[in-house]
Amino acid sequence: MILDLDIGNTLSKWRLKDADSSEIRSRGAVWTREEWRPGSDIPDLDVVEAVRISSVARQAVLEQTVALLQSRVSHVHVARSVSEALGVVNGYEEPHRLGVDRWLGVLAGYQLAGGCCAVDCGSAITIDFVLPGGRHLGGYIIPGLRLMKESLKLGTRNVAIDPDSEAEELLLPGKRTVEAVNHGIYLAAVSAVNRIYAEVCDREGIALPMLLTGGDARVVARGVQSPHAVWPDMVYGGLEACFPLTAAERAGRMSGAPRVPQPAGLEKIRAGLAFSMLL
Ligand SMILES: Nc1ncnc2c1ncn2[C@@H]1O[C@H](COP(=O)(O)OP(=O)(O)O)[C@@H](O)[C@H]1O
Ligand SMILES: CC(C)(COP(=O)(O)O)[C@@H](O)C(=O)NCCC(=O)O
Ligand SMILES: [K+]
Repeated sequence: MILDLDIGNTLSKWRLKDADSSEIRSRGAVWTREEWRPGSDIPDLDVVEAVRISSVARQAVLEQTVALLQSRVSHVHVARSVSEALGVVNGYEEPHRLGVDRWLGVLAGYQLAGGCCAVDCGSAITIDFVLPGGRHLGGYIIPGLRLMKESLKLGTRNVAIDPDSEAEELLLPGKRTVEAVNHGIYLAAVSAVNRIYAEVCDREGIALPMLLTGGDARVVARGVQSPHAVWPDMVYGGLEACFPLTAAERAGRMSGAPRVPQPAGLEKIRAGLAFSMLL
């Protein structure tokens, strides 16, 4: 079995993948913290032959995790942001400072779709762009839904946005504090994603497919105007592409990859941008 780990600022996600069949056998998530307890937090390591890790948590968390895993598993691969990989050139001045979850998302998106806009809706919402040909432009970071809500300190922190709410409902003026906050931050997040996408496509003169991942991807996607696809395993896709271990991975296939969305025409994106600037 292959154990894939995606350690975010809020949640540490894991999945177990069968090395022979390439099937996902199980998955889970625990709050990100200093210590892992095999057996309760992560699966029994006896069945694991290789581990692949993406971590944006504090260095100490990664060190602890790697030390624990290396004592039990023979192959431990830790992803790092580098200046160039798999045909993509990192757009950061200091490539290693790009969050590795963003880098893996961009690599997976590029492998699947070629040029694309990769949106990761977690503790932060990150919006990255890579052009056909592989030039990563860099990206944008805004607070995620939960962070925005917590920063207001209005006592609404434990009332999450219902992920099944309809986007239109979430855009209405709130009539209670919790509703005003939820609808406000939702509109802030989706407006930013829509605007940033249109601005960059306009500037670069190309309509790019948009791919979304992260804990809040589904609800954010409902407010996104352009054609898009949600890919919950996008960061894992980057791990598969960087450290291919199964036959399917070596052939370039990534688990759970969606169909590439056909972007709207550039003229339509530009018209939407011009309209939003008139408002
Ligand atoms: N079951 C859940 N537990 C915690 N957060 C969740 C859950 N479902 C959705 N979320 C949302 O997803 C976010 C975490 O998403 P994730 O992509 O895992 O973030 P990160 O990678 O930053 O840890 C939370 O901030 C919250 O808004
Ligand atoms: C921007 C992030 C905090 C997003 O992390 P997440 O929301 O997935 O936990 C992470 O990618 C990070 O720590 N990046 C380093 C700074 C940068 O990318 O510029
Ligand atoms: K994120």
